[in-house]
Amino acid sequence: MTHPLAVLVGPMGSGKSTVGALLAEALGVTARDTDADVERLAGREVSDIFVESGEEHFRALEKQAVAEALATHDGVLSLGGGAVLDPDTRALLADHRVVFLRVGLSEAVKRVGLGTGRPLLLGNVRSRIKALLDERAPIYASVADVTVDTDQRTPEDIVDEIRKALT
Ligand SMILES: Nc1ncnc2c1ncn2[C@@H]1O[C@H](COP(=O)(O)OP(=O)(O)O)[C@@H](O)[C@H]1O
Ligand SMILES: O=C(O)C1=C[C@@H](OP(=O)(O)O)[C@@H](O)[C@H](O)C1
Ligand SMILES: [Mg+2]
Repeated sequence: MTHPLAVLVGPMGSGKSTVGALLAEALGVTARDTDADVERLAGREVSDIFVESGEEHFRALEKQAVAEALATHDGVLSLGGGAVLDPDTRALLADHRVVFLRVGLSEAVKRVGLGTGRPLLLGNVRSRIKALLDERAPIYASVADVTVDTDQRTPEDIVDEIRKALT
């Protein structure tokens, strides 16, 4: 069975997709992102799935996409921010090298901006992100082997730290 070299978790705006692609390039492997897998599987964008079919339906597709990617992908894998809410997914992650990209509230707000691609943020973006960060930080920490701070750091700098931590 193949294993991803590293699995990136963390809240939206922590840089999982951006850093995942750069890290894969630096390691000479492929990057995979479970949000993109879900979109391919469903033939719809994540925000459309949420709006048309609800979060529960999205989580079911996400759970399936994550399990499949963990079992078959051998590069860098970036998860969606809420994937770790599923207890079965957390159990699967115990066998993987998991990196938690930490981000503070102000920086997360700046990075996701008013992006309409993140349906969970509809309404007051700052208070929604605060609630998500508070609720999920302990969950990310519990599945992670390594935690990397991303505030005020470039994606390249973060990639360097992850590479050092992986060796
Ligand atoms: N270290 C960083 N510093 C500044 N901006 C960043 C950093 N990492 C990511 N970004 C920007 O933040 C936004 C969210 O990044 P993304 O990789 O989509 O995060 P995630 O997949 O964790 O939600 C993007 O616009 C990206 O360019
Ligand atoms: O935190 C979440 O629950 C979500 C994060 C998003 O991915 P990113 O963390 O890559 O933005 C995406 O999966 C969906 O909008 C739900
Ligand atoms: Mg992402």
